[in-house]
Amino acid sequence: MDSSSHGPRAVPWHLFPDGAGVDSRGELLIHGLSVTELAQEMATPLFVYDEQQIRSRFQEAKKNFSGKIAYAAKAFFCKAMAEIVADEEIHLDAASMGEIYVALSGGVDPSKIVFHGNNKSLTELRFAVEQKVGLIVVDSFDEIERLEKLATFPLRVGVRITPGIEAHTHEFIRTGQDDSKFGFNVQNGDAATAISMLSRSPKFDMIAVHAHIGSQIFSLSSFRQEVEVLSTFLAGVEVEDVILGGGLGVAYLRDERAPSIKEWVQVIDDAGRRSGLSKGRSLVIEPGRSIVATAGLTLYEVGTIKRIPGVRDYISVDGGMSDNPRPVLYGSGYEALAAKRLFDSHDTRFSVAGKHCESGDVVVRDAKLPSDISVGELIVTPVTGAYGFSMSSNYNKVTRPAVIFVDQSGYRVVVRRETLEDLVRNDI
Ligand SMILES: Cc1ncc(COP(=O)(O)O)c(C=O)c1O
Ligand SMILES: N[C@@H](CCCC[NH3+])C(=O)O
Repeated sequence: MDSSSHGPRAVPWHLFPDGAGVDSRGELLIHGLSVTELAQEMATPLFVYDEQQIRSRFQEAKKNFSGKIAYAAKAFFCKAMAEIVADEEIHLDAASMGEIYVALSGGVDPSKIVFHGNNKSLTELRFAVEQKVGLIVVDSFDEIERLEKLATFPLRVGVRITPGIEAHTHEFIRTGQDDSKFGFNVQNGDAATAISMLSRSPKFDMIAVHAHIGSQIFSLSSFRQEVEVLSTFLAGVEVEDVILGGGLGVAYLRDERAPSIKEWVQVIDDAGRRSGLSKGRSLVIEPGRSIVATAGLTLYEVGTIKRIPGVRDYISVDGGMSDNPRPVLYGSGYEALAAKRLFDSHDTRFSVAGKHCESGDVVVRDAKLPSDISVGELIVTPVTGAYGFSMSSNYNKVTRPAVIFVDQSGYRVVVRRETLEDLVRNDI
C-alpha cells in the first residue's frame, strides 16, 4: 500500500475550509459538525460554506490593501452573502440587474455597488440609476448612447478598457487581451476616445477606469504588468478610482498552491506605488473566487458503481454538471474524497460521474478513492465555493441543492433546496 495515500498527513487540508476538522475515525467535520449529520438533516447534494472563512478572507484583504475591495457577486451570491458583504463594509461588483437586486435585498448600500456588463439593457441601466448605484462601468459606445438618455444629473461612470494583456489562464476566462467582447480596446484608440467622450459630456462624472485581465490567475506578475500598463495609459488622466478587477487563482488540486490574498494585494500596492498609478487615485480590486472558493465544498452521496474491467470504474453521485458545470465547461479538475474516512487509503482510480443524461457529465475524471468505496457513502469535493452554485442549472429538471453556512455556533440554511413545485412555478 502506498503509505503517502493514507493517514492524516495525506489529507489535502489546504483545499478545505479553515473550520474543517476530523474525528478520530477520519470523518470530516466542519466547525465540529459531522458531515454525516449534515447530510442526514439536509440531504445531498449539499453546498456547505464556512462563513467565518468568507469573513476572514474579506478581513485579510481589508487589512493588507490600501485601496477599496469590491466583492465580485458572480462567484457566489445569495441574500446571506450580500448581508456579509454589507456587514464587512465591502463594495460590490454586480454584473446584472439581478445581482444588484439581491445585493439590495441583503442590505448592501447602493452607493457601494459597481455595475458591470458588456450588454447592459436600458431596463437594467434605468434600474441602476433609479437605485442610485454608486458607479456604472461603461463597456461600449452603444451603452454611452443608452446612458445619455437616462442621465438627469451627472452620472458617476467609469470606463472599462481592455489593456491587451494575455494572462496565463483558460482562454474562456481570459478577458484582458485585444480579442475580447469586453470593454474598449486600448490598442486601437477606442479606450482613449471613450474616456474623452465621457469626460467632456455634462451628463457624466467620469471618475473611474476599469480593467480585468481574467480569472484563476496564479502568476502575480500578470497583475504587476496590469498595473504598469494602466499607469502608462492613464498618465495625465484624472480619475478617482482605478479598478483592477479580480482574478486571483485558487488551488483546486492536491499538488497546487496559490498565492494568498495578502500576497496578491501587496504586489498590487507595491506596483501601484512604484509605477505612480496610485498617486492621487484609489486602487480597487474585485476578488470573487479567492474569497469564496475554498470556503465552500459539496457533499454528494454515491448512488451506483459500475466497474468496466480493463477500461474504467465509475461511481455516480446524486448531482453533477447541474451543480458544478466547471469540469464540463473548462475541463477543470477537482479532488474527491470519502468524507467519512479521510484517513483511509485513497489509492484507487475512479471516475466520479454525475447523474445527468450526458456522457461528459463528470465531476472528477480521475479521482483517487478507497478501493472499497460503496453505494450510500458520502463523497466530498472541496473548493466548490466559487462558480458552482452561481452557475448551477436545472438541467434534466434536477432541483438545485441547498446551501448552508456553518460557523462555531452551528449551521443555518441560507438557500433552501429547490422543490419539485419550483420546477413548474414559472410555467403557464
Ligand atoms: C469585471 C470582473 N471583476 C471581477 C471578477 C472576479 O474574478 P475572480 O472570481 O476571478 O476573482 C470577474 C470575473 O472574472 C470580472 O469579470
Ligand atoms: N466562471 C468562471 C470564471 C468566470 C469569471 C467571470 N468573469 C470559472 O468558473 O472559472
